[in-house]
Amino acid sequence: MLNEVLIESVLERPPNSIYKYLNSCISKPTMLKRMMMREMWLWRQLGSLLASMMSAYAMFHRYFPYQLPSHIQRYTLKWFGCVYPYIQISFDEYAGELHKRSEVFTAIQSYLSTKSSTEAKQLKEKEVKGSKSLVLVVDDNEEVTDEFQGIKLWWASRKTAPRQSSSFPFYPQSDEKRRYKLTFHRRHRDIITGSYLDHVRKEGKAIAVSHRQRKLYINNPASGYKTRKWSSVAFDHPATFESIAMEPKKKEEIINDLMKFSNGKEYYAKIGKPWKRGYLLYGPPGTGKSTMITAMSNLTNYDVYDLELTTVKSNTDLRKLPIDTPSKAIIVIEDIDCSLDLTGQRKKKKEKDEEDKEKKDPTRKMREGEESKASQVTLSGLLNFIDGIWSACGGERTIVFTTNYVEKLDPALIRRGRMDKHIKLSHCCYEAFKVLARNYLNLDSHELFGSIEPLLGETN
Ligand SMILES: Nc1ncnc2c1ncn2[C@@H]1O[C@H](COP(=O)(O)OP(=O)(O)OP(=O)(O)O)[C@@H](O)[C@H]1O
Ligand SMILES: [Mg+2]
Repeated sequence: MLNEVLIESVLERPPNSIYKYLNSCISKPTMLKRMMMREMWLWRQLGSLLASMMSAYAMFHRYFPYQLPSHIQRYTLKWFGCVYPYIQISFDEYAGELHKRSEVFTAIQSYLSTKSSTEAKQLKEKEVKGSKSLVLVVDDNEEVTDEFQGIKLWWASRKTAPRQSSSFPFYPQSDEKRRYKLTFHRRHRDIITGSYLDHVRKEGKAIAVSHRQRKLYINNPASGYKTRKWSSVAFDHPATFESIAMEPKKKEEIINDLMKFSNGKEYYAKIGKPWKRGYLLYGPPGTGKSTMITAMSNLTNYDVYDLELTTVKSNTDLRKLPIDTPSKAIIVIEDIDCSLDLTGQRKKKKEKDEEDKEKKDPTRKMREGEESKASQVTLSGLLNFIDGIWSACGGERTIVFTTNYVEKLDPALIRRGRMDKHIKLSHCCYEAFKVLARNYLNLDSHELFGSIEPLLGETN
């Protein structure tokens, strides 16, 4: 700025007077000179201030231990804790060494999504993988209150900005980190850290399950070590227990059994049994066995795993399947009587035939390399799959067999304990007929009902 003033004042004058003017600037103390001196004085002051700050910093490091700042911070917090009666718990989005998304964080997010939709002023839509509906969660830096057994609590959503990677700017920056902070009075510590957090986790998981898009899985033909065992599609079948035509008492019994199972975690833990249950659905073709599986899935919110036994190569592969099958699953084997040769006698006969063929033509097996890839699953392999040690991996799983010919099945396969509940689906009775009339025709009564009842009784 100083230079600009000088140049402007020089250029404003006629050329012959410039020399005279410059001379006067140097010889006399003008306003310009005063400005220059003041600026120099300011710089000198700044320099001495910086020097004294640096020497103070060096002295601090020399004469005080380096832990002092952290000590000061710790004791300040301690003192503050004595006066401040509230406790705060943080739940980070990513936890552990592998920085996996924390399950507790996800459960809290789902739990708060119901509270926030009525309370919080700022919400945001969250894209949840596999969710069938729009999920609204608390926006960053928003707060929500909750109440549990008369205790008031505060949840806050916090976001940490990504850290700047200063030394290596070409490295990708870390993502934003989110956390939930729970604040409550310290006299409720036991209830909150015990039953309340457990309640939040359970509720949150249940809400997430109810939002989840249900899926229908089919097992992939066994191949490489890393191949996924199941492939899936979205499953939206409208069949429910209301639309199934059967005796109301029987229907209620099945519904109660399923609900008791899905809420029976503690019960199974108490009696020391893996949390799984087998259902055998049998009856003539077209009586609603497959439809009932769908109704079961809609009632319990479990995914359906349709297991095609003929594509499972060996007992070993079958044994590994439970590891890759998560909980809340209905594993279905349809028409179990005709999916494989599952009886001991048939296997012996087959082996004998194989031996005879081998004797006649020793090179046959090599030539028929493709055929030898056919399923080698045996009855014992299937029995182990249902209730062997490996089947206990996971939990909250039901296994459903359907068959038209229950008498063809090996008694070991369907004994109680393996197939806990046997459900016979038979031809239409009068009660079932009434359900169909209501579903299809919106009729609760009709003059012909009186004559239909004895006719259905007669045909049984
Ligand atoms: N009890 C029932 N209530 C309502 N609908 C039924 C009932 N039984 C059969 N249906 C209807 O009949 C059709 C055939 O039913 P489904 O496929 O469930 O029979 P299924 O017992 O599995 O037959 P299959 O033994 O041949 O596999 C479906 O469209 C279903 O809606
Ligand atoms: Mg069927």
